[in-house]
Amino acid sequence: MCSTNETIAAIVTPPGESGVGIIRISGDQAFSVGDVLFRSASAVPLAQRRDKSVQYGHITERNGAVIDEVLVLIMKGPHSYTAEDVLEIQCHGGIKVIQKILTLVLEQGVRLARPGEFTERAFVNGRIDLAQAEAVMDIIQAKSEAGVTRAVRQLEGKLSEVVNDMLQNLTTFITRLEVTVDYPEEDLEEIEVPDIAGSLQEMRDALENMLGRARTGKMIRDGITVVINGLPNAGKSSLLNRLLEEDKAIVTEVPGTTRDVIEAWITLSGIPFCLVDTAGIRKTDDKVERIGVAKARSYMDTADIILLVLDGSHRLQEEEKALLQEIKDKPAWVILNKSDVSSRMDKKEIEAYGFPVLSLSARTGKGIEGLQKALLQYVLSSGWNTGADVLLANVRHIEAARQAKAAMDRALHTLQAGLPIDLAIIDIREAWEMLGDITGQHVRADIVKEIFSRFCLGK
Ligand SMILES: Nc1nc2c(c(=O)[nH]1)N(C=O)[C@@H](CNc1ccc(C(=O)N[C@@H](CCC(=O)O)C(=O)O)cc1)CN2
Ligand SMILES: Nc1nc2c(ncn2[C@@H]2O[C@H](COP(=O)(O)OP(=O)(O)OP(=O)(O)O)[C@@H](O)[C@H]2O)c(=O)[nH]1
Ligand SMILES: [Mg+2]
Repeated sequence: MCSTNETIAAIVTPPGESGVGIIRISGDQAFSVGDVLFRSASAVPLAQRRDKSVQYGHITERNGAVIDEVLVLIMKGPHSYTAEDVLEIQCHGGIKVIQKILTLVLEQGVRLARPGEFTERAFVNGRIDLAQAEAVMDIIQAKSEAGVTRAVRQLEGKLSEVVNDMLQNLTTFITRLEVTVDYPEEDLEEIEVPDIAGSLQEMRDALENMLGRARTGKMIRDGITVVINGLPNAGKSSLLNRLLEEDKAIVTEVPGTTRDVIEAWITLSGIPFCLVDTAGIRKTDDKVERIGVAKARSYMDTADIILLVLDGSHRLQEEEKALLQEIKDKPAWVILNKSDVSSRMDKKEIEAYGFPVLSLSARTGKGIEGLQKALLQYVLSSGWNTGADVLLANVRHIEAARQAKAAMDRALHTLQAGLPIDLAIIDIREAWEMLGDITGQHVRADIVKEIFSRFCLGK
């Protein structure tokens, strides 16, 4: 395997004040760089100290000046996170101390790591596959406990096991089918084809089952995006604050208060929802507000659910009718807000648009439980099924699985219709390639780069 093994380093703890800050160094020079900067009671070089041991000492400058009292963690390759020599310096969690130590490390000819580069090395060095590497980021970004559990399973290799089994089966099918092509006089075809078709059908059904539960996986991983839209002053920000149980967004009686997009996470029964409050939609000459309105519109397209908030204390206005028309084909619910004051809205007129309608008061909280229940119900009724161990959740994996299934379907058709076996082999190869993309066995280098570039700094 080609590995330049340039030694890299980065701060792996978040910027800001913390109890402890960690600088990670990975590569051939990790320990020798440590020997230059780290002073302890023992004179034994770090490379000769015990693997996975923690050592007490000080980081010092060349002139001997002490920078900080630290612990260092020694992890010898290949048994480390990156599968290379890794030295972690654990110092006090002040940003200036951490940066100073990083600077000293970099002065030793070490390069600053790119985002995701440590995990990329774990992948390139074969310690984990691509699905496992992606799981690391899923754990970091998880929005709920269920999200962590799912991602940890993927990190443990549960998805990879399923994929690898399928890959192995497909390889066997290809070999067996090739033999029937190579020795047509042996009549192997009559024995092999029905058997392979049966197994292929099973595998294809298993994939279909996984794809059926992928929606759940995606909801657990990414949450459900609920975009709050409506005219100015309808009470959108009040609704956000109420669901969040926190005064996050500014609420005033001035129409056009919210201009930017405000996102906040909540969990209901362990399911993560991303709430998005937006600017009230209206025609305006205000430059800033106009951008906000455009953003509010564009977020409608990213929503799993749109909550169209109407001020129930008024009659339905023309602008509201226009909005109702605008979202006609989108997954939207109408919220009749301000139910604490007398309602002048004709509920029937709104129901005629075909959306579910909920009355509530964002100000008093009355009816908010009904909305929370409806949100949960939406999730449960859209095929919520955590079931087995393996939940596809990542769009890249879902797309690969879908294409693999389609290729298997084509191969099955060929086999069952008695068409030339060569054609089936081509499709089985394609299924094999698609599934291999999930674990990254033969995924293109630029795609790998792209995946890791989305990781956070220090991971
Ligand atoms: N301080 C610290 N904490 C951390 C990490 C880290 O890198 N440093 N991790 C990540 O950022 C996570 C732990 N992940 C790790 C994964 C594999 C190995 C590792 O050394 N694996 C070897 C040996 C395993 C063994 O001793 O049995 C291997 O797989 O060969 C270490 C950490 C979470 N906590
Ligand atoms: N009576 C009553 N007033 C409410 C209710 N919800 C919001 N309001 C009031 O309506 C006004 C506008 O509320 P906001 O939450 O700022 O409305 P918005 O839709 O975010 O408005 P923009 O950000 O300007 O688009 C404020 O004065 C709120 O106190 C409610 O349930 N009942
Ligand atoms: Mg607002």
